[in-house]
Amino acid sequence: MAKDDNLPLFATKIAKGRILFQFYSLLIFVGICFIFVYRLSHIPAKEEPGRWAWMGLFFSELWFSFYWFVTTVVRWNPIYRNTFKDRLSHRYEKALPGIDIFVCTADPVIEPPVMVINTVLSVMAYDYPPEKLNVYLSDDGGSDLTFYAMLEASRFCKIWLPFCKKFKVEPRSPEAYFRTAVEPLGEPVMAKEWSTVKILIDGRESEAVDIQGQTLPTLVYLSREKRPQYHHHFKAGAMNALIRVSSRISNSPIILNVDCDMYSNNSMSVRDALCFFMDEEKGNEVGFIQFPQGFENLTKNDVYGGSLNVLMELEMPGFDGNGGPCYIGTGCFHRRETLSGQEYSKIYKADWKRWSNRSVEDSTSVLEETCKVLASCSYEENTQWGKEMGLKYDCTVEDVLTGVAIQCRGWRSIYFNPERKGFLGVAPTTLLQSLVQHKRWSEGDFHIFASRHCPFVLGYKKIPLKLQLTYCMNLLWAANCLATLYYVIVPSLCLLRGISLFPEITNSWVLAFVFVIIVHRAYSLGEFVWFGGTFKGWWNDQRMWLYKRTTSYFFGFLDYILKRLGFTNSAFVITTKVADDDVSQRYEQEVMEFGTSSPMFTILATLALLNVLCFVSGLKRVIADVETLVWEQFALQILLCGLLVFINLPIYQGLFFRKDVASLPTSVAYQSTMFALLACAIAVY
Ligand SMILES: O=c1ccn([C@@H]2O[C@H](COP(=O)(O)OP(=O)(O)O[C@H]3O[C@H](CO)[C@@H](O)[C@H](O)[C@H]3O)[C@@H](O)[C@H]2O)c(=O)[nH]1
Ligand SMILES: [Mn+2]
Repeated sequence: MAKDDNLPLFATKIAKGRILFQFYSLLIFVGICFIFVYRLSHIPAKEEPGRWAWMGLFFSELWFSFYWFVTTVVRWNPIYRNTFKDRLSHRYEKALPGIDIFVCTADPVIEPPVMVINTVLSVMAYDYPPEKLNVYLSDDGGSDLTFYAMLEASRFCKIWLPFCKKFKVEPRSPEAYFRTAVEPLGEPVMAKEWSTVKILIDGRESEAVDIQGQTLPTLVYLSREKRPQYHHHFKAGAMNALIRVSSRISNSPIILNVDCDMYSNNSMSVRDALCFFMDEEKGNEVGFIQFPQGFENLTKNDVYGGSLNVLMELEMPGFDGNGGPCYIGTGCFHRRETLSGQEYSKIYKADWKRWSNRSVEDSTSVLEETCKVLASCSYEENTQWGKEMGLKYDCTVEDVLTGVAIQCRGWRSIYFNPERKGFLGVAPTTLLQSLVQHKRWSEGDFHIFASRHCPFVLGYKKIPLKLQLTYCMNLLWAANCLATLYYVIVPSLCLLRGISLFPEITNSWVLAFVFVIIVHRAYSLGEFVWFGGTFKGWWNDQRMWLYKRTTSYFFGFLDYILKRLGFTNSAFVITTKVADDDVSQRYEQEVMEFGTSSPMFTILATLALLNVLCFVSGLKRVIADVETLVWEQFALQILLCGLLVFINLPIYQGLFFRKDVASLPTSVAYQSTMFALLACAIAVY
């Protein structure tokens, strides 16, 4: 026993095959240098046409190269973790700390109560001493339905938890059961006066036991007060109310936070997380442990690129290797002090024993009463909540922002990606949902970059430079829109007009371009397939890459600017988590879902039409002048334009060939045709 006591609770491995990656990076770097030498040495003279177009292209390429550099920094040093849970239970089984688990929900229609209680039940069923588990549901929708469902869950868990433990079932979300359960009958139980805090199961009471007489986890329903004159700050506001209420009821030193659709898929996750927090040597500096976001509703070729596989399997480990992953809002274990705003200091040492004893002796009803005050809408007036305490406000990615602040206060974060995924959620099932979600993310991320919370500013001398650069990958998503829009519009219009922007196909400079494009894309394909994707999935991902950059990021960028100028207020558009049967069916069949008119679709359709027009006219020009070898001049531009046409095939189908309800509406077709023709007309005069 004595020998085992000195062994660490977790191990860190460095990824293999780094030398190959470094070689690839070197190749691309050299290729990029050649491209710039070409660009700078071949600038069209003042009187030549296309001088400005050329410069723009040069700046776009400069941007892409910078962004490539950032993604290379992210990938430079990925690390992987594993835990030794047997050592943990061997040493600490009797002294395990309490855990408070926060589940957030906001809308009973797009986040059905069935899904919410599945998540709640799955986290109640963790393989952990139940008297140390406390589950809180924050219901921003204040919905009777959700409340009923929670009441039902508080009864059902008495059968469910012993069942899970006896048969060691995984995952522990009883979806199938609740699909068939009937809605509660009778008069509404939920009177308005206890609409704020309700302790459904108090783990301290002797009657709170399951059918086998085992203690149950504490279960609390919270619907914080909301009034129009007070901003409720979306999820960040809900989380902060939960932090306060839980501090009164259970005050556990560790907080797990999950979205209502992210059920626990692995009953060991709490123990995994504790291996990091309780490690004798490195544990004290750990502020939070981020698990990946996994999704249960993905299709084989993932039309909307929702799997985030490369991000979760490679880029987040890269984040970890560069100094610690960002906080991504769900599937994350925090230290209570860290989340509440405390700075890390070298002498800090967690006192698990102190925490593991319950200090609250008040009766349930007294607790509920006092907690209502903590969840009232005016409680935060003139306090540091949302600024230096709790999750930060006024940003649509409160999670990333809060994570940056925590790291800058000296805490380390850890990324842990176990073989059996810790959490599974729901990825968007329509194109528009996916684009809107990315708009929220890119806008919030860019907001962080442009604020005083920018990792280069706030993190100056506090977090490593490579971590600051790593953050740029996400924080600069929105900024990608400009270079991308330029690259998909201008070379095509120049083709139409007869201005050549790339070297002739017989010129050896062309090799630099071809080399960089082919090697770069081949690498990305290799990466995608290595992490479990299909070739078609990669192609879909490339399409989504383009669509996000030309719409989500563009609108995210615009909205950020409009907000700065004081014209709009950004809101948190909640991602829908259920779909109608026919929508689901199309999703299963990987048929792209349009169906409504949206400015985003108008942009996508305009770009697609513009490119097809330019492509056709480019081909015509080449065929008309076969003898004069014009095609040599325009080969690369035609190729680029042709690729864009090819990747946009689903748009042409949606515009002209599909007749189902999910095709692109006629209004979008008219608008986009007009815009595309107009752009072409302006280009040729
Ligand atoms: O006023 C609100 C709005 C949202 N939520 C909850 O916040 C969670 C995330 O919302 P969702 O619409 O599912 O957004 P996603 O884009 O899927 O969420 C990702 O991105 C968000 C930041 O943009 C993070 O907060 C999330 O944790 C992260 O999973 C859900 O549980 C919601 O119920 C609230 O509690 N109150
Ligand atoms: Mn979600």
